[in-house]
Amino acid sequence: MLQPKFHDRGGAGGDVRFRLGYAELLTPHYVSKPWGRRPLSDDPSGGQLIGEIVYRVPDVGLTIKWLQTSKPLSVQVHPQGAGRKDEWWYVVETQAEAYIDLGLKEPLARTKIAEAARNGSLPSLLNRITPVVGCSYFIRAGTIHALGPGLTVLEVQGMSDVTYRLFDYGRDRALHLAEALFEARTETGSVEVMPDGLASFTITRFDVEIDSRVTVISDRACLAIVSGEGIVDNQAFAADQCWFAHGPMSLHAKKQTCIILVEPRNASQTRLNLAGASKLTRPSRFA
Ligand SMILES: O=P(O)(O)OC[C@H]1O[C@](O)(CO)[C@@H](O)[C@@H]1O
Repeated sequence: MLQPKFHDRGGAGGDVRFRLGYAELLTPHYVSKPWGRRPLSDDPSGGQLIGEIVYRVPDVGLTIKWLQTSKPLSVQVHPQGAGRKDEWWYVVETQAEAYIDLGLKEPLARTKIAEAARNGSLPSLLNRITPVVGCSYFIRAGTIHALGPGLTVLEVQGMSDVTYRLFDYGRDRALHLAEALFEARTETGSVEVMPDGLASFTITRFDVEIDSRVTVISDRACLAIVSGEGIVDNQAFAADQCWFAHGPMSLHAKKQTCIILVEPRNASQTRLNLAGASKLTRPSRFA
């Protein structure tokens, strides 16, 4: 269990105790995937392709994943009903071959989607996007989608992790055609960054200048460190880490730092010092 820290303020007034926040470095779980890549720094997998570095944070009802791809993921759907799973992606890194398939180009009957899943033409029926570093995308439950190769993406979702595969490029993994067809949205939709009020979480991106400080006072949040390094709650942080944060706490960037702050929608979302917060972006051609 996570416990609050109490600090002795001391001084002339004697034993006055007040509550400060705390930050806790979360433990990553490495998941091998046929579309993964080797971890860049250490290799806890013993040579397997790592596709996902997963942080599950039940205290906040969130799951955060770093996805690293060398091949396309399955063409898939997440449930809209029980076990609903909306996803939000932040593009961290792209290689030349990178793309994202997101939603249908044209409205399509379920029988046509099934036929395309069976004959392998489904990817050609999807809206293909060239992702740009720093852009973000919201994948509404039920949207047919697949991440392409050459990508590092920070993914945020709730605790549900249900995926139904429609097509898997001939790989030897289970498909879930019936469930996927039942859950799939058959209409087209616009590319979304973060629709108001729909997701169970909110996102704020902070770009903290070198040698500056911000105070995080969200009472329950995750901090995903996209780049940079510094000190949070008197502990060193570095890129690619994920922290649980129970504010208030100060964060000092020792290098230019980019942080994605994820909060459950029902949390108290008072944050101090938002000077470094940036708007979430997407390619202008989808504006
Ligand atoms: O079935 P695949 O191809 O392994 O993909 C599953 C992964 O895709 C994602 O839904 C991303 O779209 C991840 O959350 C999930 O772990």
